[in-house]
Amino acid sequence: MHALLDPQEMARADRYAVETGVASFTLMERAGTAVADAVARFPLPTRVVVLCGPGNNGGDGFVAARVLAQRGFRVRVALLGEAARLTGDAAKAAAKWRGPVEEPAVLDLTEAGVIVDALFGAGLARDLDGAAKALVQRMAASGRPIIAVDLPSGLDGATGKVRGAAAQAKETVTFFRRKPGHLLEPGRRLCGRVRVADIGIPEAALAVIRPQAFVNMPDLWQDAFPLPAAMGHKYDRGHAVVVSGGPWTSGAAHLAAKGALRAGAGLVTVACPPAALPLHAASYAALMPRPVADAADLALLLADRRLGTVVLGPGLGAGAATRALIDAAAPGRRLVLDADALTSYEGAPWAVAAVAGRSAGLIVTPHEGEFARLFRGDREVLEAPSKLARTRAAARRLGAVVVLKGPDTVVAAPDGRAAIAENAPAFLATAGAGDVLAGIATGLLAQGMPVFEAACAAVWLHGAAACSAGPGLVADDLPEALRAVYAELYEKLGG
Ligand SMILES: NC(=O)C1=CN([C@@H]2O[C@H](COP(=O)(O)OP(=O)(O)OC[C@H]3O[C@@H](n4cnc5c(N)ncnc54)[C@H](OP(=O)(O)O)[C@@H]3O)[C@@H](O)[C@H]2O)[C@@H](O)CC1
Ligand SMILES: [K+]
Repeated sequence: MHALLDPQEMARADRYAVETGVASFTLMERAGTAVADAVARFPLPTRVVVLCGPGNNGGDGFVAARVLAQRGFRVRVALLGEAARLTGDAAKAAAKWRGPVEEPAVLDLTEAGVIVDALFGAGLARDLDGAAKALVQRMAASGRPIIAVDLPSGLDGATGKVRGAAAQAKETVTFFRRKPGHLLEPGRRLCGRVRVADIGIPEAALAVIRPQAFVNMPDLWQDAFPLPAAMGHKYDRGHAVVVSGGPWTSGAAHLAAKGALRAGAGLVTVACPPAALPLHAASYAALMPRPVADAADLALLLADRRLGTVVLGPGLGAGAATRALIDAAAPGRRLVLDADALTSYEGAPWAVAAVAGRSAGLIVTPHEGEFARLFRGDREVLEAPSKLARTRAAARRLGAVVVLKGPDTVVAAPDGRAAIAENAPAFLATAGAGDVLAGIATGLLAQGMPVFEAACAAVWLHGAAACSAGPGLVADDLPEALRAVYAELYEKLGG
């Protein structure tokens, strides 16, 4: 699994390495050498400028400068702050640099072939201001390619947010494992290409740290992924119900239903107002439309306990009628709530928590707007320091798995596990795509996949389907594109 380490966890990994016999200066030597390697791979890095900061990030910069000079590069080094104030490994690295250490102000950064940004990394403790901010802004304005050490300086590794200023890097070299800030926007864009260098921290450090945040990749959930059994029956693959709005908004439920079917649900029933029956009947022949005029009708339909998974929200309309449908569906069932279902609980997350409590497992899939509406007035959730922290706080508050959508979709469980997606192409932001995502999650839940894993898998599959469909994508393409993604996944997982 691809763990993500926040700065405290990374510091723990560092300590673990030292406790198990790796000298801390050796870690710095390897980190700086990995940065030098990245510079050397760059096309024609004739003149290298290394900008060093006052801590160990700067220490890595001094090592990189020395290694590059030894390899014949022309290197100039500038230090933000006074050399006399460097301490520990950074002071040692600076002492081993034999060339001049210049004032940043004297360097014309526009003449650099490559700039190594070694000003601040994991130790960024507050917003940049004064000389530090001005230097980062000069670096950004130089237009020269930048290789960032650990993180673009000014980018917060835990949150992905810019503190004061940060310069767009072409490449970022980080160590041991990526940090949340490498995946969360705007951090992801600012980092450019991210390389992870092995600096000799033992993998066993992860067993001690027990990280709870991961990159959303198949290795996170593939063990729980429901591969079809050779002798399987459609009833083994679950029966999902999609609750639809009336004829004019039935398209959203239709997309969710297709997503659920393509995701592998054995049967999918569309519960819809009678007027929408012909529309659903005329779509996929595999869908089973059933007339459901209100919550009482839905309760009757769901009296058949095999209909164990229900998605509500797409095209339903927000308000009391939708809340009544959710109340009818919730007891003992696995639920996905999206779109209008969430807006029906504006400012009342406790009511969603109550639904979660009655259900056998709940996934909610808000985008940022729906999230802000649902948690209106809940400062602890809305003002948590990062998208990762907000999603985790929301999951705790609701007692449900929360999927906070966007280019960097975060999935979080109430127990703190979280995953950040990195496979969504920009063109996935299109009308109806969210309905398909809710449907895929429903299809996976119907097959008995555990709730957190189902949500993570749905997000990854959705992104992979979009990549497979390619630019020009409309939401209708996504369920179809899932076939190619499944073919590859089954092949990989031996299905
Ligand atoms: N962990 C590991 O395994 C390994 C880590 N390694 C490397 O160490 C880096 C972390 O080093 P680090 O902890 O020394 O922090 P770093 O980023 O250099 O910054 C601290 C300095 O900046 C200052 N400062 C902070 N904010 C500021 C602001 N807004 N404006 C102005 N100043 C500010 C702060 O000053 P203070 O807050 O004390 O006043 C302090 O002087 C990590 O990113 C990686 O590159 C590798 O060597 C390999 C192994
Ligand atoms: K940096």
